Amino acid sequence: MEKKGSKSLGKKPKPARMKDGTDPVKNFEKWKKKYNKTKARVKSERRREKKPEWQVEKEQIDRLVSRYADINPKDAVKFSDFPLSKKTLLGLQEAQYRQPTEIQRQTIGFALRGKDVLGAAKTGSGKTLAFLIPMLECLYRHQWSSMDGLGALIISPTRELAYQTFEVLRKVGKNHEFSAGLVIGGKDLKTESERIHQTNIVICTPGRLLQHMDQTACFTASDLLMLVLDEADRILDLGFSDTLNAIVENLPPSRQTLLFSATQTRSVKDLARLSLRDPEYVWVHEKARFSTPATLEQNYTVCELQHKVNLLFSFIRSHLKKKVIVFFACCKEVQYLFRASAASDAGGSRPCFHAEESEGYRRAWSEGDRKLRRDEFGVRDAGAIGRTLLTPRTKRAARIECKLSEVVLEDAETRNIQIRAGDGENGRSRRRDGENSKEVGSRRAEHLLQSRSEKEQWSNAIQLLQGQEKVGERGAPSTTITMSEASEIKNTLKRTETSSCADLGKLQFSAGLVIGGKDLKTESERIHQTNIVICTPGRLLQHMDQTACFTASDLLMLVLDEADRILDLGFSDTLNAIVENLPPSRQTLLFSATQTRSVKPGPAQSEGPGARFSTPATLEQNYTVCELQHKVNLLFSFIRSHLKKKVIVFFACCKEVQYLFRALLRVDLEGSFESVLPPQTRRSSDSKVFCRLRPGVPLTLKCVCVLFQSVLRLRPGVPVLALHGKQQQMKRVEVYNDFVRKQNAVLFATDIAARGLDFPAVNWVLQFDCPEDADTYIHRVGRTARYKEGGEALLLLLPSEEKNMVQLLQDKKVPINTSRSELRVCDFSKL
Ligand SMILES: Nc1ncnc2c1ncn2[C@@H]1O[C@H](COP(=O)(O)OP(=O)(O)OP(=O)(O)O)[C@@H](O)[C@H]1O
Repeated sequence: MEKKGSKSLGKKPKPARMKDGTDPVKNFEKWKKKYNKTKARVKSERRREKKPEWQVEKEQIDRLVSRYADINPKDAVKFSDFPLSKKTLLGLQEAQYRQPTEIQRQTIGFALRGKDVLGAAKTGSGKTLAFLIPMLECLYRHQWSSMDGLGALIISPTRELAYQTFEVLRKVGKNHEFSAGLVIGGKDLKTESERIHQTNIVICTPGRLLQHMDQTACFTASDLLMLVLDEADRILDLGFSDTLNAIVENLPPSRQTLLFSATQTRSVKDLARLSLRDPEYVWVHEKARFSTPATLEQNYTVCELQHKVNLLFSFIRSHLKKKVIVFFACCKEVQYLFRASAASDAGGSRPCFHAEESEGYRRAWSEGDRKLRRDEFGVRDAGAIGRTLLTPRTKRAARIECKLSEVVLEDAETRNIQIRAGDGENGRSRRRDGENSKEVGSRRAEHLLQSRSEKEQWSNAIQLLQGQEKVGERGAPSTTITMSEASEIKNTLKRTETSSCADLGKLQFSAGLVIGGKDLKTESERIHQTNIVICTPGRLLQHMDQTACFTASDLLMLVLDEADRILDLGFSDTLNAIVENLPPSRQTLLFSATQTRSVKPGPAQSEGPGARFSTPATLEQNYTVCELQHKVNLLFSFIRSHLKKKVIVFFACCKEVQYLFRALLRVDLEGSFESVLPPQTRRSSDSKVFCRLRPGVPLTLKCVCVLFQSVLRLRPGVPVLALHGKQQQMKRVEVYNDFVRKQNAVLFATDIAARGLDFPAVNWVLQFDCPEDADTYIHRVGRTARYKEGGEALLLLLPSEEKNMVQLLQDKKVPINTSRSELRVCDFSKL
């Protein structure tokens, strides 16, 4: 080498020559021409050789797939250590996900290789990405496009969780070209149907998916590549069982299935249902000492039922600067306590209205309250209450109905206080005459059927609403349903227009015609805001089945026009199904102009007071209710009968609550109150049971009073939100987003928020009611202490619940301690 180099050092370098021996410098123009020619030739050759994009992508995919076998979870420190597509990696990077969590590290490899996976990891450990990443890769690997239809299906137990997963997918998968859709109840079915067959990734709740499978002609899942069950054990449990079985029947067995949950199922039966093939079990924290995050501090405290509300409100007051989730057992509890705590200025100086109440309603009630406050409570109040709650017109309606009148004071959300007034004067006098109540009932009903004109039935309905000062605020659900044969509808409406339209206009009741042959979608959009629904049975049932936001649970009055025809066999099934959805407390009017004497008992209608005033049983009930009137003056008759209905009413706290509370204070709670309890309750020898919030949890009257007192004294000054299944979907999304955004807030929720929802920076989880099982407990407390954050949880137990629950939690490896009692409990009842 040296020799060569040393030789060349001394020599002059030869000038560069072209092939033909010419000097490029001297013949530059010629050289340049030739160079350009060659360059153009090479370029065109390359262009000819260039591969189509799909082929390049295919090669990339092949390269990635060839690396799948070498995936070693232990070596994967960053996401880029996995053989993932550039698009996914970019999405992860943009969403600030750099390092995989343990569950992601361990499952991504298996899932990429096409294995079925059962993944379990503690709450907040990142299971969502653990299935979203392989899912995106799976579709990418198959070069899936919108033409290919459904490729991946993610089933979530709640709409909120589906929504959240969808949002994560949007972030992480935004560089891919797949289409994704959120298919949950409460949205427009028709619009969904038009798009669902072009959607590659569907994130859904089980019910809605099945609805599409049944009803959307062009929707098919026959090419599905991947099925994901998020919160799998919840979806596999009995509540969803039939729906899931039906869904799985429509899916190809060749699909890949991923199941994720913090409390995973190991049931062979469950897995067989999903036809999992040789699944990989990934239990990230199986060997961990505890099944809940180590950063989560957990306590429980035992308290008596009547102290629970005090404790709750004390807790809220001492954590005003924190972000807290409070879990309750049922929607009703959430609704009630939410409204109770929303009465933040309930000390008596200001009306405590909920934000959603209409202005008209607020005005009406604050005026009513001023009037009441001027009076002393006592006998004189009876008149006041009578005037407020039972207007002369309503009284007339009550008399007309003879056996039962139902007077309902509505707050804006139409779920407040019901007063079951006793029968009218006629009923009482007849009873005094010693007549059998059954006879009275049937005779009165028959008389009613014979004598009422259709015009009167309308004015009845409107007067009832008017008497209750129920203003047709936006969003108020149906309060009256009039069912009629289709042929009668036009006439009925015409009558409404001529006889009662002015009333309707003045009172702002909204009325709607719900019959076949009209656009279901438009109807669906409005029906939940319609106060008076005039319908045919079939169409109504269709809405009950399909229109998510439509509920008749607050229905005041059901009118069957041409009752004999509707009750006959042709409509029997439909009517049975409809009646199942109506509250038993409604008032029912049957009218028949032509066949009054042949009105049949009709199909099975719901039991309970007021369900069917023409039947003897119902009449008996009403008499029992009326007995109250013999014992106390009108005021307390009303209040007591009102209190009897508090099972429903107690879950609200507006101006009416204050008003009733004052009345309640005058009642000897321990002593004479038994007389106002419903007869069934008294018979059950449990005289203190006032209502049941849920089976097994009695709410004693005393407790209810304490609760009211708490309501009146509470000034939490903290944003309180409520999330539960009875809310409209829009509201739920709003609450969800609100709570995500807020720095400090209290969310009252049912178990729809227990699973999967990823609220950032929650400090406390308080469980007002004992969870059903340890799994539920684990999911609930998992809303805090998420992904390396800290948090605290408090569980309230009844003495009878303590032993079992603590044992259950210990069996499930939950490190729960007795509270160190750092809570300062205020006794509101003594204030
Ligand atoms: N690799 C990651 N890097 C950083 N943050 C992550 C990562 N994976 C997940 N997270 C974050 O951790 C939080 C919890 O994630 P995720 O909701 O997927 O948990 P989960 O295991 O599904 O919880 P749950 O059992 O309650 O449903 C989210 O805020 C998410 O953004």
